[in-house]
Amino acid sequence: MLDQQPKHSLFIFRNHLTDDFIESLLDDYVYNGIKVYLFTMDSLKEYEDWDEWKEAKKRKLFGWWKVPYQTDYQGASVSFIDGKVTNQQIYDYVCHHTDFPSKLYEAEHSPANQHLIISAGAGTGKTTWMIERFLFLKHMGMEDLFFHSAFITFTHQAAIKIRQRIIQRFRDYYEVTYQPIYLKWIDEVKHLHISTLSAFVETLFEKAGIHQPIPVTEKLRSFRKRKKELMFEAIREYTQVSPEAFRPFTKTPRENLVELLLKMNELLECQYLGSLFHVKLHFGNDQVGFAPLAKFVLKYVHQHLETEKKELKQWEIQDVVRYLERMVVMKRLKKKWNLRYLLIDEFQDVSPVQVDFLFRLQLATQCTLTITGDAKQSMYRFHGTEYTSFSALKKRLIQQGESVTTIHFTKNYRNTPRLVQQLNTLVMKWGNQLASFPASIYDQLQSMRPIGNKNKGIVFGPFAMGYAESENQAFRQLLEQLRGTDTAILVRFDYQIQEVIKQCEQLGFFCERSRLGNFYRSLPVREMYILVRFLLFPENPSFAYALHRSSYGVNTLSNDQLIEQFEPDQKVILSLLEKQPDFIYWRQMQELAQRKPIFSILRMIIKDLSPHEVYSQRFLTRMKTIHPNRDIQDFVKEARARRMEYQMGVEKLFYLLRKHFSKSAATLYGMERVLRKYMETDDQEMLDPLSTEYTGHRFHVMTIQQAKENEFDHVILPYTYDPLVSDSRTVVFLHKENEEWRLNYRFLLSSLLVRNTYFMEREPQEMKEILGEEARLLYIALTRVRKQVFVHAIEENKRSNLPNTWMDLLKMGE
Ligand SMILES: Nc1ncnc2c1ncn2[C@@H]1O[C@H](COP(=O)(O)OP(=O)(O)OP(=O)(O)O)[C@@H](O)[C@H]1O
Repeated sequence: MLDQQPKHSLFIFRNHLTDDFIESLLDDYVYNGIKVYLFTMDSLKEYEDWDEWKEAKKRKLFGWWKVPYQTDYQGASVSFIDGKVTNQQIYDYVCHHTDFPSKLYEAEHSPANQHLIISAGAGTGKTTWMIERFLFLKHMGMEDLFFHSAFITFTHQAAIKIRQRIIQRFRDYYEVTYQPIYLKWIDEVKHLHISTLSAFVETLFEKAGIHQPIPVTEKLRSFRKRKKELMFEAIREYTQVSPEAFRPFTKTPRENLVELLLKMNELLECQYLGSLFHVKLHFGNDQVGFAPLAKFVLKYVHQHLETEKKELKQWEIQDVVRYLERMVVMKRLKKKWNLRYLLIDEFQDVSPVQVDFLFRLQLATQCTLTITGDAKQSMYRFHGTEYTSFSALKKRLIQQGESVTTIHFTKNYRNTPRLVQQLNTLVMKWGNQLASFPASIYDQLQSMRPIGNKNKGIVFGPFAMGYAESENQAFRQLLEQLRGTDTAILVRFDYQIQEVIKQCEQLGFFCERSRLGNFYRSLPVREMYILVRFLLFPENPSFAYALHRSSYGVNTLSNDQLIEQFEPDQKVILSLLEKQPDFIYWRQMQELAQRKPIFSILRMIIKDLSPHEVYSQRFLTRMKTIHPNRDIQDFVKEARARRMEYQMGVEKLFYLLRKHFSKSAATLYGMERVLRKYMETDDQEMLDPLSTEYTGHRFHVMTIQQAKENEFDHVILPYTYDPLVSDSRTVVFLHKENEEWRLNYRFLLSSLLVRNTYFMEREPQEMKEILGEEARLLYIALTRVRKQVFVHAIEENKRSNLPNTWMDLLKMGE
């Protein structure tokens, strides 16, 4: 039908449609994996209901638009192959008169070797577009694209999602075309590097390494625990070498000092400044002499760590970056990995040193960069991120003679028209009034979602817990109204997650929280630990009582009974436990544990006692007692979910323990030690989430950072009155002055506000930065929602002049 066969897409304008034409569109193109965009002035009614059309549209391989009649184009018939627009007039006409996403189309079909920066607001389809762009490159014939490309995003979870989405797209193609090539591509996706920037750096290191065959995982460490230990050690030494200087801190818990110093150290590490700090880093002065203490400790940690790393032949990620940045290494890397495409999502969260690294990498490998992000969503300032990362990279590429195209998408596919309208007003005001909220005319978005009158965008109301009874009631009603829908409660700080979960449960509603890294602190692990300790120390009354109260025990004794009969030698606990119905069973188990393999004993106990059942039943009974008048439907669902989670937790723990003891004998003693160690230190392991069949009744609860890669039908923001700028918040940041770094800090020491000289100089500027940062976080929260966002608001009499709460920021939109 056409002189040249498209490889990826066909944009076709036809005045008059015939059945033959339509069939050939499907047979010749869509069923061969070509995306077709059809525009016509003819009627589409008789085709739109065809199942084949609907299916191809659902799989994003076919789209059609009715264009208003225009005499000039009556006999016109044009086709644009793989994005090459050969009739600008008709192209402009159809784009103007339809909702065709022309910007996305043009960007997707840009020349394969063009560096692209897509800088656009939330919900404009950047991540979705990046995947389509990748499909374009693949269809255009880069056979080994998977081996020569890397996708970078900000979190491990986001990387997993991108891989799933690419596979899903190939699956879509396969479902429409039945061509085996898509199955082959699905299989090949495993070769595509998709990861966070740190994991990408590790891979580069492995590829460029001269130190092989040592696996990179054994060479790279975070030394997190070791740094903490070294800090305690350094403080101890400081108290001896400078006891006078330490005097102001003698009453401060060492843990607090270490926490603050770890924060400072992390900042330096984010700038990869570790090895340079004694040359270029200044600490200023303060009224209590914290500066010399900080300098001493950080230097001590750094020096000791350097020596230890050399001895152990181990590296930290920042050492690797410095190593890789050397041109000679980069060149060797290029020989080992011909990296041709580097695609980076969420670029606003890339720090200046990382920008520098990526620039050098591009220079050495000559790879083509595709970058997407939104400066208004930059949220890791405490990691040294600047919202200026786009312009910094672009400037350096241009200076190097590279050509870079920047594109702004302005159509929003996520939020309702009402919400987009409200956001446009807020963004404009924040852009005008807050120095570090980067907004431009491209941030005035247009919602592509249908106008519905039910969905109101931002809704203000007394939706919060634990305040006045009227608020509790409004909050309860809201939860009741949103029960079973896709709703997230978003908070600013980690500790607020626990608060929300607790308060929702008091009202009889349940939450699904992010599971990242909390496996070893979950109930099945804690209770297994209690069981192991009990078996190991049979005569210890505290362990016996803890077991009795756990899901393994009969829980017939109460704390009150214990207090009543309390005696200091604790023997009374054992004698009370002896009278409980499961006493003989536990004696037998303790005795067996001395003789039999520990895994088989634990398995036997679980089989005998079904702790998951016990836990779930006790939970249900408690809920029914606390809320006697409530419909128990949700309680039953929650009990079922908890039973499943408990069971999965036990199975996972068995798997991990078996893995741990695969090369050594498992003893009770060894198991107690291993469990204790992991419970104290592991913050990586997570329990796999349950399917929505189990958790559909739960509300999601998470911080805004955790919510970044998600979207929900509804969002609740219960904390909107916390002061953004307050003395109780520790502030630590770095800034550069004449090529030298300065550490700025402010924190509360007992009731004394400690500020160093640099901080005082920059305080006004810093307060503006904080406001900008908070507005950016709030922007992310508001844009995670498809329909409505419920914001805690109360009647206020007086308003402050300067914005200092999220509510103040929100009121700027009125
Ligand atoms: N061309 C499109 N047509 C219809 N819906 C789209 C299109 N592109 C994206 N979407 C939908 O819009 C929503 C937002 O898309 P996406 O997450 O890619 O946006 P984003 O710009 O990366 O968002 P953010 O910056 O907030 O992370 C998703 O639900 C996605 O499925």
